[in-house]
Amino acid sequence: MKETYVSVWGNLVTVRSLQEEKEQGIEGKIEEAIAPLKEKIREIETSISQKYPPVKFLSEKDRKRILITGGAGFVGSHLADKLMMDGHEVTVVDNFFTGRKRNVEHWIGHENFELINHDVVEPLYIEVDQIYHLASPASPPNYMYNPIKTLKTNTIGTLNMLGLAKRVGARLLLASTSEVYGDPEVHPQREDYWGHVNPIGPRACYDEGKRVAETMCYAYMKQEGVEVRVARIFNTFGPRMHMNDGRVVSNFILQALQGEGLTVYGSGSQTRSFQYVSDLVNGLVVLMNNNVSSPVNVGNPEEHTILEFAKLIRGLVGSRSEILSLPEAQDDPQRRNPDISKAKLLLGWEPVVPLEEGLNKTIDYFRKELEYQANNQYIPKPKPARTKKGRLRHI
Ligand SMILES: O=C(O)[C@H]1O[C@H](OP(=O)(O)OP(=O)(O)OC[C@H]2O[C@@H](n3ccc(=O)[nH]c3=O)[C@H](O)[C@@H]2O)[C@H](O)[C@@H](O)[C@@H]1O
Repeated sequence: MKETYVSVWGNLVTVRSLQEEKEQGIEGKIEEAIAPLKEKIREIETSISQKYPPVKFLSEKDRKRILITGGAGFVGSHLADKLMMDGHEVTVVDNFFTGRKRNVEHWIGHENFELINHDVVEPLYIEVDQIYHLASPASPPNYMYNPIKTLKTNTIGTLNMLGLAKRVGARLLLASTSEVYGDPEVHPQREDYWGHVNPIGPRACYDEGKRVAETMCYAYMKQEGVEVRVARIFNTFGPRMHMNDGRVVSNFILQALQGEGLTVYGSGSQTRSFQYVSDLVNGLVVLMNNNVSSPVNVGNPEEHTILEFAKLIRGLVGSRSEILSLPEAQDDPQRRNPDISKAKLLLGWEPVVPLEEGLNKTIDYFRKELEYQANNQYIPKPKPARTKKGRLRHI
């Protein structure tokens, strides 16, 4: 009897160990089969973490939660790049009227980055430490396209962002503009000049919109103690400008690259002072983190006539385009040049990128964009301005 038990027990042990061996064998085989898959996943994970530009590590104490309205636009996306690379948590809000996902796609999926499709005309409830309020079309044909919407964005949109700043105790920087000086009677423009704006002209939706946005900032500062910064931004150019947004830099580069005539509005003797986008972005960040709450001009004081500018771009592109004279744009400011002594003195900021260097980078970007667009069967055309009546002439 005892022997029988022993032999049954022995058989059971053998069956179990055979079973265990079998299971181990299966596990081993499964392990072997999924090893290449695991390797693939590791590769994908590494390639994903390497796809982002390098980001600094900031401790919890130094890392800020930053909102950029209009952050998928030309300036906003460069600002997002800087703040991300500096190690902050960045939330971009854009309604994609003039902003484009392509401008920030390189950050999508990064743990410090968030993109929200939202129009600032509607309230927004999030927790942030700083707000860069850039949302608004900036190119004249774009802001004149729907003047009521431009007004709503700059008024209701700014009220909403100031309300948010008040609620969460954030500091707000308003992207104001040299256009608050209108067609200036004082030259160059200092921050204490009150401006010369036509309140019912075609540019008023933007000029007056930004002027009242500034007024709102100081009302919230005085009445509610909100910390505000106001940057009066002068003409800015660089990669990621919309090729056909109608501004002079994009129009002239596109026309020169396509061998079309460069469209100078009016005599071409009107002046502008152009800054490269990286200088602007550095200026905005310095201003945000400084204690100057009154408005500050952020621009490059090197002034050129538009005709000089057309010739310069044509030369840099190496194009044989002719220069055309079109009727003057309505209410076009005749001279624009920032006095930046305040920024130099109080912020220690001034632009450093030479005009030609910035233009060459922008021309390279446009060349690549044209190739990209051609592959997509789309040929961009410069957007015309609203001009006075008159005939086209060749200069
Ligand atoms: O580029 C910018 O950063 C600024 O552009 C605009 O200001 P504006 O100076 O009128 O800009 P443009 O449309 O680029 O025009 C500059 C000058 O070039 C002229 N222009 C423009 C386009 C063109 O094809 N040909 C041409 O002669 C315009 O009449 C104007 O005298 C906006 O008002 C600002 O908010 C914005 O910040």
